[in-house]
Amino acid sequence: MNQSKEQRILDFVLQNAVRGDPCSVVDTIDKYCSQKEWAMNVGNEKGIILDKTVEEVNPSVALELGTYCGYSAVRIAQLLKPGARLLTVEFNPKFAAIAKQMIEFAGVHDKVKILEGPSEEIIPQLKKKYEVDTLDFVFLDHWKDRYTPDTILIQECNLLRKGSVLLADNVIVPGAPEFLNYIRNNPRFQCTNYPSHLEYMKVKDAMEKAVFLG
Ligand SMILES: CCc1ncnc2c1ncn2[C@@H]1O[C@H](/C=C/CNC(=O)c2cc(-c3ccc(F)cc3)cc(O)c2O)[C@@H](O)[C@H]1O
Ligand SMILES: [Mg+2]
Repeated sequence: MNQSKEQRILDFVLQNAVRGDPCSVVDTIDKYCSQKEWAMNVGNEKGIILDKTVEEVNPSVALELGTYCGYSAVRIAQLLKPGARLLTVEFNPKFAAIAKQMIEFAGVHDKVKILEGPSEEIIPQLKKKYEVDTLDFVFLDHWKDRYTPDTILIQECNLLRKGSVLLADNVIVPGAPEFLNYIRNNPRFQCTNYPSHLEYMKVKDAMEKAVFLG
């Protein structure tokens, strides 16, 4: 049975990266996806914006929507302080299995928990089932038409506190126009746009940061 692209990415990491070294895992995925097969990882250019935002927030509890192969989960996890944790949501079991192996190989599995299922089911479970009080940081990188409904759901579930930071990937390509309209016109959020480029391409993209004002 022929392999999936995601399996090929994982195999390339297992054969070429250094076990227990998150940086080498991230760099190896970028090498494969820039030279062999494009894939929708946030990539290194936007990854640096992600890194800086995570370092600035220094979250105790972070949520990622859309794990995919685990690239950004590894990037975020390696920046977390001791005792901090990342909850990452993925509804495709094949991708969740790939990401689990990627995260374990990188040696950050003690900081990351993959929650398998659709975000609209998982988000309402965060407080009771996953013992979350509030989220310090949320990285949105799943289906782009889900950014707005999930941001509304996160607020309805009382998961944000004054200063919580949302960071959304791909607000130019593929684009999240409805989300930009929602978040930029919502007085409870202070927004900042970070122009960048689509991962592994010269195409313009951007990330949007939104700070919850309480
Ligand atoms: C039900 C809610 C829900 N709950 C739980 N998991 C969910 C979910 N909805 C989605 N997932 C998982 O998240 C990942 C999807 C991510 C979606 N990302 C892009 O589409 C994207 C595209 C481009 C691009 C493609 C082609 C181009 F030409 C240009 C750009 C670039 C990018 O950076 C991109 O992020 C997958 O693992 C899904 O299984
Ligand atoms: Mg993306």
